[in-house]
Amino acid sequence: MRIAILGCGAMGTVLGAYLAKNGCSVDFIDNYEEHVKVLNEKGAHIIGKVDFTVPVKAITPNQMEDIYDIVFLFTKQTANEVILPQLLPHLDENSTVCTLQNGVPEPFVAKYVGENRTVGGAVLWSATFSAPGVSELTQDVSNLDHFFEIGEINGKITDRIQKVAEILNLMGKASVSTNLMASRWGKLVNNACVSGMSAACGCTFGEVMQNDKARACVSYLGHEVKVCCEAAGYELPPLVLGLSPDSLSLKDQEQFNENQQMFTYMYSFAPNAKASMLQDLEKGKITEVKMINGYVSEIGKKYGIPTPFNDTVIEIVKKIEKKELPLSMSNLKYFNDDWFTYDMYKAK
Ligand SMILES: NC(=O)C1=CN([C@@H]2O[C@H](COP(=O)(O)OP(=O)(O)OC[C@H]3O[C@@H](n4cnc5c(N)ncnc54)[C@H](OP(=O)(O)O)[C@@H]3O)[C@@H](O)[C@H]2O)C=CC1
Ligand SMILES: CC(C)(CO)C(=O)C(=O)O
Repeated sequence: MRIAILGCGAMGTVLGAYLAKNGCSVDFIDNYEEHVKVLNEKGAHIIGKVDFTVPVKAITPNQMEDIYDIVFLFTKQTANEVILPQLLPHLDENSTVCTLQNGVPEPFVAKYVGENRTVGGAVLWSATFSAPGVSELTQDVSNLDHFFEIGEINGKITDRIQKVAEILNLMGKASVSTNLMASRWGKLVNNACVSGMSAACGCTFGEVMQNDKARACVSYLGHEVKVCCEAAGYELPPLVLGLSPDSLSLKDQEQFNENQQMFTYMYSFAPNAKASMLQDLEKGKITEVKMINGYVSEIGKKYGIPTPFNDTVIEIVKKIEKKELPLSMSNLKYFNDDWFTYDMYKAK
């Protein structure tokens, strides 16, 4: 089985290291040359919640020679337009491309490699790139019921999706979903909400949750995700740690408070984590905000649902990208006080 991870930054390095550590032969493909050099010379070093180093084989995209059976796509979605045409000559009709990127990347990936070769999934753990050859697993994964939620676009349980699951199981349990889009919307609750606020305010998840206004925005963002998800015909699945998304209905003050407590609990396990969108802003890169909060706003527009909170995250993050706004909590002022239906919940 010829396996590759295309995009070995924060996430790809961790996944690849676990696969290699468990005896899987896998090519690490990344365009960061110094990182590729260190990976080959010293191995992949995973720090944070674990600490191990494993020898690996790494190449740049122009060194790809093989035809791969399974490719895990772990670049940012912003690279897809460049990387997918480069990948095509290294696929045959039986190859599978499994996109583990955030947002809803499957339609775009399928446009390039074909729907018959595209599967995808949501990833429930987090990582931060530390230095060439080194990536940090930022989340305590010991309480995760599963690490990946993968599926076919049409929801069928096929041999190939089970093969993909077998490989991912080498790192942590991969659940095969019969409703990939519901899983995608479930993950959007994390990415549009706390990741969106972490990027817009330039701070860690813990800092978002400690600030009353930022934490309130998380709940209103989640409400917009839920309403848009339902308008698109899906039901939100249980969230990370099996938490119920019901309180995102925000039907009264009590439910709002309940939702604030739910998010506070959810992120108490990753207080120092930074959204990958924030990591991009810190490196001066374009983020995936259009593919994350932008996806929610796009669906909102399609079904006539107002999404002021998601629209504001996009506006702030696009301005930070252009250096027109700082990476600062002061950006909270762009969330209009009139949009806050309920009294701010005070964390105890
Ligand atoms: N970080 C996290 O905690 C999580 C991230 N995700 C998602 O996973 C995906 C990957 O995220 P993350 O690992 O954080 O991202 P990173 O930016 O850390 O890693 C992406 C890697 O892809 C490389 N790359 C960019 N363009 C190309 C190209 N054309 N060819 C080959 N390599 C390329 C980048 O190199 P260079 O830096 O030189 O551009 C970088 O090393 C994203 O969709 C993200 O939303 C999902 C769950 C959690
Ligand atoms: C860290 C995590 C898991 C948080 O939602 C994420 O997916 C991201 O920020 O890209």
